[in-house]
Amino acid sequence: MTPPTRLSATQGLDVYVVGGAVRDALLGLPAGDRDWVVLRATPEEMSDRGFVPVGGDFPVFLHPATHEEYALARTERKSGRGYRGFTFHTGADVTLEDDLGRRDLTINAIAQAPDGRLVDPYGGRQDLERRVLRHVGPAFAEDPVRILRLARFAARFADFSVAPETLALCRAMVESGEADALVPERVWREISRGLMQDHPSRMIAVLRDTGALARIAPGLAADPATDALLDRAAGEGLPLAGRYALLCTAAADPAALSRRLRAPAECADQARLLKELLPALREAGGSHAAPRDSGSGDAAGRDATLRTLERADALRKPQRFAELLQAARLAAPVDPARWQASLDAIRTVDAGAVAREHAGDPGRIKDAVRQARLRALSAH
Ligand SMILES: Nc1ccn([C@@H]2O[C@H](COP(=O)(O)OP(=O)(O)OP(=O)(O)O)[C@@H](O)[C@H]2O)c(=O)n1
Ligand SMILES: [Mg+2]
Repeated sequence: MTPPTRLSATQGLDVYVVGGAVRDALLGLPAGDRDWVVLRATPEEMSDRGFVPVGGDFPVFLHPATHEEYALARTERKSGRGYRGFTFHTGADVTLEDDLGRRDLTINAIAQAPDGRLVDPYGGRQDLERRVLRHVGPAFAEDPVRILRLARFAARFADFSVAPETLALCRAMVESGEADALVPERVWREISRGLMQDHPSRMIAVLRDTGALARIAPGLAADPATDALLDRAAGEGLPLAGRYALLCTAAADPAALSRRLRAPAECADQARLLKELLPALREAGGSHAAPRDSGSGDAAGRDATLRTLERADALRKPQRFAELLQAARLAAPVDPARWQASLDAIRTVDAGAVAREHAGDPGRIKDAVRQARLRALSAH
């Protein structure tokens, strides 16, 4: 038997591209992954055609050649609270309109046939033109992740507004406790993607307006002050860890928030470091740059500088330190060039050579290295 080719796998199947690919094409944006919906097919038929079931709760398959996702047209009904607890129905009687009707936003509920024909029963194109994020229908409320998606799309499409009825529905969902059932992995997935958009502040604003922020990240809910910082960070192309760290400057306890959100270690570390070291990066940034002959205050300044570099583990993690400085200077007057110069200065100390000098007295090595680094700071 010859393996199924791209053509034979879908030959005679009633398929449409749906979701983000259609939306982005209509917006004139570059194409991402295509998602397909399949009408009037059974899981057995898909398998016979060489499609591979992705597993999990939903009837979704990967194309044998393109590996794009093909989902059987379905209707969903909520059988429990929160993200889990769906039952769904696929079958020959499920229409394209049914399938589009259980989707989140009208702009994501447009289908396109292989011949280019658009199927748009819920006014998605009009909402694209009017720049509105609007839910398709009551089924929106069956999946609390959609509140996060809405917020993420607001951050991505900065000139779109959220329809008042959609905002009201999200508020009602939050009030009824739906947001409490969100699993941390899904929350982090959406928040991290939203932070990487051009206008992350709009995500936070939507989450705040709907009340969801108070549920998923209680420490952040009260402080809009960091919102503008996030957009500047996006404008400067900061990596995720730096953006997340700036977001967390609004939290009393970034470590607790990171645990709650299950943030990856590099994000959690950067958030903790920024909160802990921002005062030192700012103050010592002035004093360690003081004139060399300014006496004892200068020595104290150098000591503070070295201590800050040590706490940041800057010698071992220079890239992380550079990103920390990049984030810090958005939040406070911090001079990254001076800190980099200090790091370069202590890097000139050959710790191995110092250790060999004190080979007879190993207990002295640590302090000798430190003294050498302080001398290097005063010389630079
Ligand atoms: N919680 C969800 C997730 C997805 N969808 C539907 O499934 C489509 C595909 O989902 P996904 O690929 O996650 O999002 P996209 O809209 O394609 O956006 P992105 O550009 O981020 O892929 C969406 O457009 C939407 O129609 C939904 O209704 N509710
Ligand atoms: Mg997609």
